[in-house]
Amino acid sequence: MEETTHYDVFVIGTGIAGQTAAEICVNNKMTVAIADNRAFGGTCALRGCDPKKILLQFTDLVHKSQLLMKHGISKPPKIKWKDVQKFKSSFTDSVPLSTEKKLADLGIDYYHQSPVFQNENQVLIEGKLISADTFVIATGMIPRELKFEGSEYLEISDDILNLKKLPKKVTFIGSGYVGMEFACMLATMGCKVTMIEQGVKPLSQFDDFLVQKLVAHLETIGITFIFNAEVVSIEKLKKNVKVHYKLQGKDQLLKSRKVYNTAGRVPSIEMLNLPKADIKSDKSGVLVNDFLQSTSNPNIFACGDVSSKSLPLTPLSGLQGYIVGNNIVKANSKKFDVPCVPSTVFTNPKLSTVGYSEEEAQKRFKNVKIYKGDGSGWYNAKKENNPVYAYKILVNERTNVIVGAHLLSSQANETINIFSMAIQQKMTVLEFKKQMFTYPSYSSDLKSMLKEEE
Ligand SMILES: Cc1cc2nc3c(=O)[nH]c(=O)nc-3n(C[C@H](O)[C@H](O)[C@H](O)COP(=O)(O)OP(=O)(O)OC[C@H]3O[C@@H](n4cnc5c(N)ncnc54)[C@H](O)[C@@H]3O)c2cc1C
Ligand SMILES: NC(=O)c1ccc[n+]([C@@H]2O[C@H](COP(=O)([O-])OP(=O)(O)OC[C@H]3O[C@@H](n4cnc5c(N)ncnc54)[C@H](O)[C@@H]3O)[C@@H](O)[C@H]2O)c1
Repeated sequence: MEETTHYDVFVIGTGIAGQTAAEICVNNKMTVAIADNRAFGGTCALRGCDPKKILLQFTDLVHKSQLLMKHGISKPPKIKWKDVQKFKSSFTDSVPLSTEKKLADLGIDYYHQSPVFQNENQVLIEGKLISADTFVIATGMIPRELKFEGSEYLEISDDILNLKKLPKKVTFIGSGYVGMEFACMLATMGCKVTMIEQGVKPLSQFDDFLVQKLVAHLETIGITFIFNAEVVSIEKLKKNVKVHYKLQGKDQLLKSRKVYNTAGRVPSIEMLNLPKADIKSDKSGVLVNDFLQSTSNPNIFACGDVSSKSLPLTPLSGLQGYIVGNNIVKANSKKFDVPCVPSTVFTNPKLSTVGYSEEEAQKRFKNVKIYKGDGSGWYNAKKENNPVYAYKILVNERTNVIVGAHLLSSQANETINIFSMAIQQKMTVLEFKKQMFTYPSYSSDLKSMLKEEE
């Protein structure tokens, strides 16, 4: 074994969290190295948000045209999937090399393997023993492994993003963010989709009133939902895959071309040998305090999806990387307070949320005013011939301050940001209504959502 190399900071993971922390440290004259066991660049840029949205913009076009059939559109656009994939790859292909170049230009050393902790301040990587004053764990999440006979035939979201040809019939196991977004994408392109979900509904973190409307709409475009179901095994046929599952105690089966595991994601910590460095973790990830420092080893920080204090969303991972970088440079100078963070499920229509859910608001405030309704009869939805548009806004009745917003519309991913600002600024309904928005726009509808009933 080669002799030990020492760094001030060794970062594990080249996603937004790891890169952000590494950059802050190196810019503050520390010696820094970074490691990744996959192509450099992280989930968002290579296997998540960014490539997904490139594919979705094409299916969005098809969806929009489908709604306007018989109103001037005679045929939805024909999508050449091969070209779509080429376009997507023109974004993703360059990420690993440009990331390596950026890191090298900053003076950061890099390694292409998973490091394995040997003790509290050493890892073994690429056959080298590396020591560091501080380690940053920013390894993100990976798909949860499902354990039943034939689970090796399951595919994951990476495979959907790289589909060469659109399949005619697919099954998803799990209907969370990942499952619902890709199910909607494939169904829009004419694929018959079945969602097998162990729970009683999809997207359990989202508002029930809106989720029910979304499900009802997705059923009309060819998605079948099976709830309270347990997958028992998978059988590989010549071209297809057979899913055996149990529903209300009865054995059922379903044949499709592909079966996707979209049953959630777990922290990527298995390969690191964390106990060797006295790093405590559980199913939420590496256990950290408010400074994002390991609760059991002060030389370790964790940020992004893998930290126990994160929600797996890109903006939060970036923020946590920033906090960790700063806390390494200036000992524990920044605390992580969970911010008001909006989030969107990119289905058609989009489902967005920010602030408290109805249940949380009811627990927190004595009286909650609920502005809830259906906007499908409003001009914006009608001009798109879009049958689904709904909202639920929550207000603390005592102060009249907006505390939660939940939107289902073709523009919800944008308009939710307005409510996000309002909630962060602790705006009252009256103050919100004083704002001027462009017309016609989905933003201009937001004030109508807060109309008092006559
Ligand atoms: C399909 C999909 C769509 C998504 N869409 C959205 C979206 O629209 N909006 C949104 O906000 N979020 C979205 N997310 C979530 C978002 O991608 C993550 O929250 C974000 O990328 C996390 O950043 P991170 O830096 O914490 O981790 P990651 O970006 O996952 O980076 C972790 C890095 O660590 C590496 N690594 C893992 N284990 C090891 C190891 N043992 N040794 C060395 N390296 C290791 C990985 O290869 C990876 O490069 C999506 C996720 C998926 C899967
Ligand atoms: N648009 C976005 O911002 C976006 C998109 C994708 C992912 N993400 C992030 O990634 C995280 C993970 O998303 P996800 O969709 O992988 O997970 P998830 O936790 O959102 O959903 C997983 C679903 O699978 C179900 N499930 C679990 N085990 C099952 C089983 N054995 N059989 C049937 N169903 C089963 C769960 O009940 C749940 O409904 C999200 O929490 C989100 O923060 C965000």
